[in-house]
Amino acid sequence: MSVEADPRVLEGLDAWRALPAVQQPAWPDAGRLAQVTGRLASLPPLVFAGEADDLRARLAAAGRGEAFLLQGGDCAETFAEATGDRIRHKIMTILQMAVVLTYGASLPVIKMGRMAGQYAKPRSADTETRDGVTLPAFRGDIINGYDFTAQARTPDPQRLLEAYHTSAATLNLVRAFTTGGFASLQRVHEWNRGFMQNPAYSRYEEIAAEIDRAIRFMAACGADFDALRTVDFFASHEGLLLDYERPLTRIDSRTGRPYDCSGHFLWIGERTRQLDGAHVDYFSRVHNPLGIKLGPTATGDDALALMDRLNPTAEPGRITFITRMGAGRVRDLLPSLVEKVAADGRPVTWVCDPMHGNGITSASGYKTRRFSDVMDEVAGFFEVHRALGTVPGGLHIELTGDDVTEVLGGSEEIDEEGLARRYETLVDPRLNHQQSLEMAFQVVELLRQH
Ligand SMILES: O=C[C@H](O)[C@H](O)COP(=O)(O)O
Ligand SMILES: C=C(OP(=O)(O)O)C(=O)O
Repeated sequence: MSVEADPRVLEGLDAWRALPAVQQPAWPDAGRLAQVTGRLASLPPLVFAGEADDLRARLAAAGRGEAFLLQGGDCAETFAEATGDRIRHKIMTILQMAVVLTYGASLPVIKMGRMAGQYAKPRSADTETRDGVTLPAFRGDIINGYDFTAQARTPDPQRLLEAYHTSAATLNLVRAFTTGGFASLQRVHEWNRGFMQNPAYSRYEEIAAEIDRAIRFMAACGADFDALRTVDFFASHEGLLLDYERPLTRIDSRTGRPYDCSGHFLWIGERTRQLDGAHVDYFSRVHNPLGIKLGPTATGDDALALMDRLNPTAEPGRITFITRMGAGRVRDLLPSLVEKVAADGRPVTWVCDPMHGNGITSASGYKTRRFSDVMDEVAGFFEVHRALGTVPGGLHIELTGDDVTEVLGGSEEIDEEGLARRYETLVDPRLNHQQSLEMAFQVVELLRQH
């Protein structure tokens, strides 16, 4: 029997429309938008509420130090790059990192993609000017096109449907890869052995050899590798574009509660976490586990007020605070924030995003980050939590499975000139496949130091 939603709950789902909603596009044709959102509301949900509940329980475990979250994927997914190869490479990268981290942390790793919906981007400026011509900024494939023409940059509601269908196709392949044998532990281990053949990574040989021995030990003990052929993989994106999130919100027939079924986990960005804003209101009304980005201006009181609004019943796993302070500031700014939340006592999961506080522009004009800064913020995050006796619960990374050159450094030493070789991101720079694996090995080193 299915449980009906309380009519007041349904009405509340549109309360955000009366509130300030930042970072939303100016749609030129309200009639067309209404047609598209009506169509979206009639399409099947992309995920099932029960999966979101399962994830919430796992995130609660990460908050207690009984699991570790690895959340990674593109800064901005694009329709053009939703190809079999690109998706496979990304999944491989996340699974390879997860095996290394599982060994290093001796904890189950929750695998989550910034995937199958990461199509909307908040921007610093509403417009972009080139050679005296000013057009709307690119806000992600779900809103407008990247080409610098008036036509491409005009927000087009049709893109919401394309985002839905591309997310569905991506999720379909992700589910196939992660349940069909492709992700088996032994296979992933073989890929990692391939990575270690590069002499640039000889520093990690000892850890790699230990993992190898552990797997051989498991085999000798008769471990059921068939049971390790499948992994659970969750989809997440920034809950930014409310005209997409609202029509994909569905009432869970088991409980009568609304879930945003565009992904398992949605996060509220640094630019949209205003307490009286549309995003906080909207996400307070759906029952998915939620992330909240906290940047350098966030105070302990801000964090507590966000918890009051978004998790009044103190449900474990509901709130993941994703801190992104910057390498130079994490050791100064994070302690007071964490202390205040810890003193409050309500459960939260702390995750480090070492990407968004470490952006720089290269002399040649590329938006980039230094691998060393990224790793330094991760180190600072672990140090702060260890010092306070709180739990570092995971990592949130912008990465790709391809061999791009967008972040400076790493053992392959991408330098300023090297950036031009394969700089493909449309917004922010991502770790490439090698840098991502290197990060996983370095995190194991950090875990050992603690
Ligand atoms: O991914 C994060 C933001 O969308 C991005 O950093 C904004 O970039 P901008 O400052 O170029 O607009
Ligand atoms: C925009 C993002 O981050 P933040 O909100 O932390 O700036 C992001 O993760 O894509």
